[in-house]
Parts: sequence; structure tokens; C-alpha cells
Amino acid sequence: MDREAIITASTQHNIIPGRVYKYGTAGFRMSADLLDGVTFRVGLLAALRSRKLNGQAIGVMITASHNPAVDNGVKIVDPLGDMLEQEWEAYATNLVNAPSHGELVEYFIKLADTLKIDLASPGKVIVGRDTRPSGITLVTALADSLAATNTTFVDYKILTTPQLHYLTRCVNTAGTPGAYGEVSEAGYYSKLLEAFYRALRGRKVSGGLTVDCANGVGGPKLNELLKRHDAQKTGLQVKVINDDVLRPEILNLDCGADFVKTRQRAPPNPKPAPGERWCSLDGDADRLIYYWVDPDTGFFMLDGDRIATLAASFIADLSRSAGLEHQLRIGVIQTAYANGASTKYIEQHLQLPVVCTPTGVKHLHHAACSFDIGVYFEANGHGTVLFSPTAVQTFKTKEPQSPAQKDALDILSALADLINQTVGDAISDMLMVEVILAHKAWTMKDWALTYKDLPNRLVRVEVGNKDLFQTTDAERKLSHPVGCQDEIDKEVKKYTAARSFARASGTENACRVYAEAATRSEADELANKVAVIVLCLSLLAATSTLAVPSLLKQTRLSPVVRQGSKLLVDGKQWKSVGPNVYWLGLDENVTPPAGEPYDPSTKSSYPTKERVTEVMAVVNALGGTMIRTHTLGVSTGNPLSIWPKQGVVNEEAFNIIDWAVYQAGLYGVRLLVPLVDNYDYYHGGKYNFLRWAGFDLTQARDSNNPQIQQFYTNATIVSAFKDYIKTLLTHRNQYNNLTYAEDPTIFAYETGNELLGPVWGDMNCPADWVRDIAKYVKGLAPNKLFFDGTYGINKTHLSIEEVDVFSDHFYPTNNAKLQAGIKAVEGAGRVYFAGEYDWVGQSGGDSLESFFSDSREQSRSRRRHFLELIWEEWPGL
Ligand SMILES: CC(=O)N[C@H]1[C@@H](OP(=O)(O)O)O[C@H](CO)[C@@H](O)[C@@H]1O
Repeated sequence: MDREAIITASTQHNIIPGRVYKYGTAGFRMSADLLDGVTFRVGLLAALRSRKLNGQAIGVMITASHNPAVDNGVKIVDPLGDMLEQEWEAYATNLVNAPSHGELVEYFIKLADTLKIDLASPGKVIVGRDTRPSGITLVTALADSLAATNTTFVDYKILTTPQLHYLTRCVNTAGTPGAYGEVSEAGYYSKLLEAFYRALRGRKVSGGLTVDCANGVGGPKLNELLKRHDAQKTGLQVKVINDDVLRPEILNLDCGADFVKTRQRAPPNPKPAPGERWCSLDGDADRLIYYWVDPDTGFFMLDGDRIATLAASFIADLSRSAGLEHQLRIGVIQTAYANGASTKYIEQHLQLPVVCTPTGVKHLHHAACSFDIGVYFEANGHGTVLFSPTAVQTFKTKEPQSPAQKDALDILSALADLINQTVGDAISDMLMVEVILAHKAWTMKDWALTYKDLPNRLVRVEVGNKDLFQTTDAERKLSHPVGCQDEIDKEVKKYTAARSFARASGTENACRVYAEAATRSEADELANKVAVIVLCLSLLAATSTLAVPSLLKQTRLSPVVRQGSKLLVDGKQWKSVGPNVYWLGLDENVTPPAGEPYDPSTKSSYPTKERVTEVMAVVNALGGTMIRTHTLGVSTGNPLSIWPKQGVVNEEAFNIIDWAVYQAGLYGVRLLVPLVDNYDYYHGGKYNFLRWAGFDLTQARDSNNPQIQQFYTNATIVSAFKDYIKTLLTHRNQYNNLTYAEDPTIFAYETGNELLGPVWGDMNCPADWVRDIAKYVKGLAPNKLFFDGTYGINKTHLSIEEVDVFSDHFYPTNNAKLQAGIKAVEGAGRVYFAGEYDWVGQSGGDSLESFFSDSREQSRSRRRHFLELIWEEWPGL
């Protein structure tokens, strides 16, 4: 294969630099003017795919379905007419995103190499497009890449999406026992009509059918079919409307299946008269929605769920009549968007199994293959019925025991030909519905009365980054952002027979919220409430675009290690920059709503998850790497603390602490956690331990009392403090299942905050105690760093091996003290850390500017030494 030819051709079809393209549920779909280079590259992938599959023809469809006329899309169809294999979606994404033409060809060749594809072997691609004018130039882009790769290319011009799928299968099965049909558009019509006549078995369709074609490709194609259709024979009188494809701008405009489904009303012009049977196709004719206007109750829609239940009930009846009910397994496949009433009807009334899959027909199609007859439809009207080869064979070979059995077998056999086996096909599905209504002699009302839909609402929520929203359980639950599903569940519980879920759209940068409930007003209210929850969580995340990659990766952070006076992460120097956010575990700034945990005497409450997440997002966005946070470690003596009393563990206190640690990890923000406070504040500190041991001391009265040294020297108190440390470090986080000792997000524990003796500034925190606590912490958490939290650099501590970092605080800023501290600490081969400083200049001192430049100068000139400033307190967030 000629690299140069591919590069030369590629230079004519550029992608938009910096834009990230993703092969999604519907291939690549976006504004048509962004797609030229994308389509060229899709051609390269199709050329590879065909060769990988021994030269079988690969289909490429150029359509943006129900999207506005200005959009277009390109997707790949596998040889038997199914969607592109999932693994190849990733190759498509990689290929399309190659930054330069050279790298594109490199990736192309590398992929061929990895997948053992012989580039010299023959390849074949067939293409179809909908009526969008932009399709013409996109086909040229595709043709160019196929020419450059010596791939045979057949342009079938304007087709519905299901026709392209049909043709792809026909081309690849021609002349084999599995031949699907004649390889031509005409072959498609004759296959459908012949099967339609057979399936009716002499019954007549009653009444006319108006078909709204969304001013898309379905219009001319349906007209082609009708030209060949013998209406005398079937009784089907079709009136085609909205089939103007000469004015591209009106494609999908106020008409079509998507309009009817999402607006839950008929197209405004023309309008159905009461009692008329109508249906709408979408822009590429792969979705179908029926509806009619009841003279008494007004508009009534029969969507994908209704088509599925109609088909399933009819086929299950036929299978019973044919004596096959124990031989063939019939199942129905839905997505989370299926109305709960339809699921109940299928399971309880039709007694058929229901499988729920993620959104996107490839998932439904796949699940349907596990049944002998798999009925799958998305609520939006996209779906089909798949018959396994065994089922088809059985219809043909089973000896009928009665005329009724023969009738049933013949109809089943005809349905297997009528219903497009490659993909959801609005025209084929429409003929199927007409057959079933004719056999059942049902009106639209009869069909509508089979069950009563639960009122439901679908809301689209614009979000900054939809990828933050990740799901489990076939998209019925959100796994991320963590906590979001809990909030949704809380709301759902407030309504009758309610259900709601949110998920990221696979086709737009938005989330979709679905809610259903016993009444319309409840469904609407619930959908709106859940939409607000989604919006809030997305806004929190949107405060930081930088937060996104770490959120998505969700990998454990690498540990921070010390090498002499440097801190390293993954072998590279790591800089510790960030704020003190003391209140993450317990706050004193907010009075919570009545009923929430609150200690009025200290004004303490737990912060909300949203506030905690917001801090992480903001720190990440501002380039911070860590947070120093007292209340994730200092939490004693308050009814809301980890230890309200000595040895008494309050598990509730861990809820928000777990959350903070977990969120910090997701946002790539590491935590430095002091274990005790020098003072007597709301969150607790050394005075609690002194009081528990019988020393009746308070900070206000006794800060100069020599007895406060008992905190460091009294064996009972030291032992109690160690017990407390053990409670903390062995606690297992409910969100990530790691103990705090194991979790590398907490990169270091610090003995405490500003630890002193009875004289202010005395640094009288005994070295023996620091060593003892450091050893104890490292025994429990060997991979963490340990900080000496003595207030000031006590030179007698520098020989304590277990201490990695020595810290000081600056009130006021003092350059001489800073430099002396750095000198002493680096002289001992350890890391120096300025843990707090007066950043508003309230206490005088050296200018902040000089303080900063001194610190930077130090770290530049003496590269072995580590110094980073930590931003001051952030109470406001
Ligand atoms: C609620 C809904 O209708 N979602 C649609 C829509 O997907 P989203 O992932 O929701 O954007 O487009 C898909 C492709 O056409 C279709 O398969 C799916 O059913």
C-alpha cells in the first residue's frame, strides 16, 4: 500500500485540529462541516476492516438520522449488516484523532500490522447516504481514501439506513445458503412486498394509513415501494406526507418520529383527523412511531414499547398455535427508557422474559441474538425482531398437524422475511404492524387498550462534561459522580410507583433524565428534581475542566516518596501546593437545616458532599496538588467527632471524611492530615486527651500550665492517643474500600497542628514523643510520609529518622526564620515545608512578595531542597 498516496489524499481532507472525535452509538455525528476529514479516515478504517474479514464488503452509511439538516454522520456496517464490532469503534476513534497526516498513516500501518491484516489483499466498501446535500462531498472524501488504499468502492447513492444494512448483508451472502436477498434496491422492495403478501395470508388491512416521512429519505423510498405494491391485494392504502426532499432545510423540521416521540404530539402540519391511523418515520427511516387522535381523549402515541408488545404478543400466539411454545424461546429486549407498564405487561400478561440493556441498538441486537425469537425495540421506535436460523428452519420444516398450525407456521416464516434481520427498519416494521393489526382485526384503540402507560417525562440536561456521569445496571443507576444516585433515590422514594434515572447521552454532550410515576404531575416534578441534582453535580465538576481526566481514570494515586530533601511521585519531583481547608470533616461555619446533625454549643455540623467536592474541583482547577486539612484527622471530644469520648467511635463522623478522601483521590488532590491540635477548638485536640485522663485543663485557663506537657509524657494519655490514631488509620473508606493507612491520597500524617509546650513559641514538643508517634504511624501505614507538626524547627528533632518533613508556620511572614529553617532542615537531608503563613499581612512581617521570592530562590539555588508554600485557610468555600 502506498503511504505517500494516502498522505497526499489525506491532506485534502483535514480534521479540525484540537477537536476530539469519538465513535459513539451512531458512529461519528456532528455538524456536517466538521466531517470531511473524519469521513476520509472512516474510509481507511473500512478498508482495513474489509481486509481483516477476508475481503467481505463493509458498509458505510452517511446520515445524521433525526438530527437537524445541518448535521451529518458516518457509521460503519459489518458484513452481515450489523453494527461495527465494539473493539473496532476504538480503532475508529484513534484513527480519526491522529494529529497529523503522517501520524495517521503510521497508525493505519501499525493497526494493520497488529491485527495481521494483509494490505495487499483485496478490500471492498459499499456506501449509502441520506438526502442531506452535505452527503455528496462526504462520499467524495470516502471515495478518496478508498482509492488511496486500492479498495473497491460501490456507491449506492441515496438509501435509507436499513437499506444499506440490507445491501451489505446481501452482497456478502450472495450465492451462499444464507443468501439474504437480491443485491439491489429493487430486491429490497420485492423481498418486503412478497413477504408482506404472504404474512397477510389473504387478510386485508382495514382503513388508510398516513405516513409522515420527516422530509427525509424514507419519503422517496416508501414511494418506490408503493409503486410496486398491489393495494387491491392487501387493502393497505398509504398516504405519504412530509416527503419533500428538495428543500433540505425542512428535514426533520416539526415532523418525523423523533418530533412525535419527544414532543408527545402529532406533527402540526398536516394534522391527523380524529380516528385516522398515522405513523412517522425519522430522517433515515430506521425509527417508527404510530399514533392517532382519539375523538374523546385526544392524541395517543404507540411508540417502540407498544410495537414491541404488539409484535411479541402476536408472535407468541403464533408460536403457540404452531405448537412451538416449548421449542422456541421468545424474549423481549428493552432499555431503561421502556415504560414500566410495558415491562409489566410483557412479563405478567404475555409471560415472556424481558432483558434490559444499555441504550443503543447494538446492545439490544446483541441480547436479542440469545433467543430463538428476540423482539427488541427502543422506546423511540427503533427496533426489529430477530429470528435465529433454528427458528427459521423450524418454520420451514415442521410438519403441520392442522390447517391452523400450517397457517401459523407460514405466517411466522413470512414474518422472518418481512422483518429486516439486520437492523431496525421503519418501512419493514410498518408493514409488520399492519400485518398484525389486520390479523387481530384491531383498531388503534384496541392496540392502545392493551395496557396503560405510566406517565413519564424525558428531560435533557446540558452539562459541562457528560463523561462524569457513568452508569451501572444497564444504565439504570449512576455509579459516578458518587453519591448522585443516592440523591436520586431519595427523591424517587417520595413518589408513587416512581422510577427515575439519569445517564450521559451517547450522541450529544448532555445528560438525559427519565422519570415515571403514577400521575403526570408527579412524573414531571420528579424529572425536574432529578435534573436539578444532575445539573448541580455537573456544575461542581465544571468548576474544573482539569479535574476531568483524573475523575475518569479513577486509578489510585501513586504514593509520594521522599528522596533526601525532595519529594517524588513516579520518580519525578512532586511539588506540594495547596490550601488549608480545615473544615472538610467537621465545620463550624454553617447551620444545617433542622434535623441534620448539629452541635449548637460549638456550632459544628458536617459539610455537605457538594461543598467538599467543590473544594476538590477548585483546588484541582487552580493547579493545587494537595490540601492540609485538620478535621480529617483531628476529630475528638465533640458529639459529632470520630471520638466524641475516649474510645467511643462515632461511625457517622466517617461519612463525610470518607467522601472527602475519596473525592480528593478522584480529583488527584493529595491530603496532609494533622492528628491533634495544640488548641481547644470545636474539632478537638490535646485538651480532650488531657481531660479524659483527669487533667481538668482548658486552653483559655491553662495554656501556660506545665501540666499540659502531660499530653506528651503521660503514658496513659500517649496510649489513648495511639488508640485514637489506630481508629483513624484502620478505618476502611466506604467509597473506595481502602483503609486510610492504605489510601495513598492521604500522602502524609502530621503529629499535630502547631504543637507547643506551656510557653508560646517554646517548640517544647518532646523529641521522644515525636519519634514514638512517628514510629507508631509508620508501623500502621508504612507508605506514608510523616510530618513533625511542632510549631517551629526544633533542632533536637532533626535526628528523628522517622520524620520526613519538618514544617513551620509564619504569623507574621519572616524571611530570616524561613531561611534559617530551610538551612537547618536541608542540612539534615529532609524536606522543609511552610505549612501556613499570614497571606493578608495582618500581623506585619516581611512583604509577601519577598517571602515568596525568598522561598523560590531557595528552592532554585539549592535544588535538593523542597519548599512549597501552602495557601492560607479557605473558610469561605
Ligand atoms: C433516549 C433516546 O431516545 N436515546 C437515543 C439516542 O441516544 P442517546 O445516547 O440517549 O443520545 O440516540 C441513539 C441513536 O439514535 C438511540 O439509540 C437512543 O435510543
